[in-house]
Amino acid sequence: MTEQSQATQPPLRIGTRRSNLAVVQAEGIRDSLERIAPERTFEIEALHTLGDKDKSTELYNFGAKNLWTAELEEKLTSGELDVVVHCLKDMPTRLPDSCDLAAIPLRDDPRDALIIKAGLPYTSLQTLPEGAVVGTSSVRRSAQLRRLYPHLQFANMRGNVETRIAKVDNPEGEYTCMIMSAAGLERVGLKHRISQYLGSKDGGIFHAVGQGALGLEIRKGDTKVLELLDKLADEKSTLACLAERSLLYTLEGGCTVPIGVETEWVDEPNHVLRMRAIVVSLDGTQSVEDSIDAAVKTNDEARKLGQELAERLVKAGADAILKEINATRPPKD
Ligand SMILES: NCc1[nH]cc(CCC(=O)O)c1CC(=O)O
Repeated sequence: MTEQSQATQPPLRIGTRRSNLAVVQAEGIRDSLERIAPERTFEIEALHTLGDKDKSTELYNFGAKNLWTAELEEKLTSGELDVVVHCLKDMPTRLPDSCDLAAIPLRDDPRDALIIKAGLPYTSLQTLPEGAVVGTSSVRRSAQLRRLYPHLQFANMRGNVETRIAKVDNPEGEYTCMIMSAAGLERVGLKHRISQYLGSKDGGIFHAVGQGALGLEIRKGDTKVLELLDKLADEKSTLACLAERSLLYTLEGGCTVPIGVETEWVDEPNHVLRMRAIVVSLDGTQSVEDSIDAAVKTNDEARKLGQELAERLVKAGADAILKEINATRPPKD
C-alpha cells in the first residue's frame, strides 16, 4: 500500500453507548484494533440511547427488547458506524437483517457480584439479616435469590454502574446491598467493592446469557471489517456464548426473563462444554434446572447444545413458567 492510499483510508468508526462502562469497553476494543491494524485510524462515537434516557420505567415493563441497540444498529446500517461494541448480554438474540454478530472477544468473569452498602459489616448473601433489601431490577437475579434466600427483600435499582454504587451507599437509602456483574464492576475499577462472587460454587445463582462478554456487531456483508474483527475473536468464549444465546433464542426469553446459565469447559482436551441453566418463576416458588455435557468444536455444535438444553427445560416445565410471566406483560408489537 502506498503512503497516499493509507492517508486517504477513512477512520473506522466504533459506536457504543455513552455510559462510562460502554466507553471503557469501546476504548479497549479500539486499543486492540490499533495493535492489529497500526496503519488504520479509529474513532469512537458514544451515543445516548433510549435505554439510557428512560430511568423510571421498570426494565421488565419495557415492550421492546432492543432499547439499547436499535439506534446504534440504524447508524451501522446507514454507514455512519462500522462496528458497534455491545455488552453481549444486552444484544437481542434476533438481530436486524442488515446486521451481524461478527466476533466475541475473550470473555471476562461472567459471574454476578454482591456489593454491600459502605460501612455495613456483612460479607455475603448468607450473612445478610432478615429483611435486608437487595437492589436489582433484574428479574433473573431477584427470582433466583427469592428462591434461595426467602428472608431477603428486593427493590428496583437502575442507572449506570456509578449511579447504582451511589444509591446503595447513600446512608438514607433503602438498599442494604446490590447485585451487578463482576465484569462490569471490574472494568470501571470497582473490583474492590465486590464482597462475594456469585455462581454455582457460592451463592447459588446463575448469570445472564452472554454476561461478561462483548459482542462486536457489523453491517451484514462488510467482509473487510469482519476479517479485521475476526482477529479479536476468542474461540472458547465464542462457543460458550453462542451456546448460551441459542438456549435463550430457543426459549424465546429475551433479556428480561429469569433464565440463568453457567457454562464451563470440563474436559479441555476433548472440548467438552458443560452448560447448566435454570428458569425460575418471578416469585421464586417454581423452577426447573438441568445440565448438559457435549463436545463442542464448531458454532453449529454450540448452537445445538443450547437448543437441546432449552428443549429439556421446556419438557420439564419451563414453558409453563415463561407463559405465566409473559401473560403479565404489556402486549408487544
Ligand atoms: N443489564 C445491564 C448490563 N449489561 C451489561 C452489564 C455489565 C457487563 C456485562 O456483564 O457484560 C450490565 C450491568 C449489570 O447487569 O450488572
